Amino acid sequence: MSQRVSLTQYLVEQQRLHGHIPSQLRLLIEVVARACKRIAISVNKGALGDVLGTAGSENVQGEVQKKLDIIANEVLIEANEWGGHLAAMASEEMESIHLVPNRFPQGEYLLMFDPLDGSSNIDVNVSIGTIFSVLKKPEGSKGVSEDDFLQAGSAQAAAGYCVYGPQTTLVLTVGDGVAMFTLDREQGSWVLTADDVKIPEETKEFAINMSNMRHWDEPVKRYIDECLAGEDGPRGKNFNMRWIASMVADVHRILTRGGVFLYPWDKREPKKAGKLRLMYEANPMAFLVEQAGGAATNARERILDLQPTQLHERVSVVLGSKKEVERITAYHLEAKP
Ligand SMILES: O=P(O)(O)OC[C@H]1O[C@](O)(COP(=O)(O)O)[C@@H](O)[C@@H]1O
Ligand SMILES: [Mg+2]
Ligand SMILES: [Mg+2]
Repeated sequence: MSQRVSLTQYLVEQQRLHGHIPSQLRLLIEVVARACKRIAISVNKGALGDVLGTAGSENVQGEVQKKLDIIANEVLIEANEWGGHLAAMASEEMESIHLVPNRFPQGEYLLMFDPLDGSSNIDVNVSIGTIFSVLKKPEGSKGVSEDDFLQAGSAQAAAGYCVYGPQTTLVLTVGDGVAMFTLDREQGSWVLTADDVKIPEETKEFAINMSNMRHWDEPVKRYIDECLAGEDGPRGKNFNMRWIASMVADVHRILTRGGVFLYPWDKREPKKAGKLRLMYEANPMAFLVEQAGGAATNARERILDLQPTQLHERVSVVLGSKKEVERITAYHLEAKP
């Protein structure tokens, strides 16, 4: 049997041999990974742990919070507060940033997370996940403010997600490709199960919520119509469709076997740039997808180049196999240069 490489061994190698990450970042990632293990335990308990259903509250975006949204948020905060590597955290579930209290050691990183992605799938036992993104606190900034978080995705020091599915898998980039780790429940450890993950450039599979079709912008309709036309259409091949409604699970499929994912702007709420959140969903996923050789845009510009203006900013998302993302982006640019 080939030698098993643990998350710690992988990170130490990134730090020591390749000089990619400082030790603070390595330890921070290990704390996040430990928190994900705890969240996985709650997720797996389901009805037995009384973690299903709604919590009777709303988050800052006016969305109904599920019990697991709150549990996952608390686990991540508690685990990271005393880790010593962070200055502050921001979460999809919290209105403003959470400073690491003075009684704990202060670090130089900022952590952002979507504690539980795919909330609508919790109660129906379909894959859900945790998404995270790490930034460095800007040099010379005294204290921490919300502005310190407003950095383009290209500044991310690390990003990843954990998918709670048939297997619990942690997917990570520190800017040197993408690695996947599967949780060995008996040993309680993360084991490297895929390294240097690559998304095929072309695909025959798309992911979009088709029920929104009547609200789509013309270029999105054009792209999907061409896919649906199959062999007889301009693409000359048949496409398959998947929509899990957990971004984590849809992106995991794309990292595993290719495909393209769209959650575009649509006419339902024209003033809203999109449904997904730039800081907690789009940026970390865009970083992972690019590191795996794919592409990610807001249908016009590279997501990682976007300058955020607010913490809970929404964005249109097109990501996955490079050639498909380029095609969809070109359709948008042709329609409205
Ligand atoms: O229900 P819809 O409109 O298809 O939206 C599904 C999308 O919403 C999300 O669930 C949003 O994430 P949250 O569950 O963290 O709010 C994505 O994971 C998913 O891609
Ligand atoms: Mg989400
Ligand atoms: Mg969420």
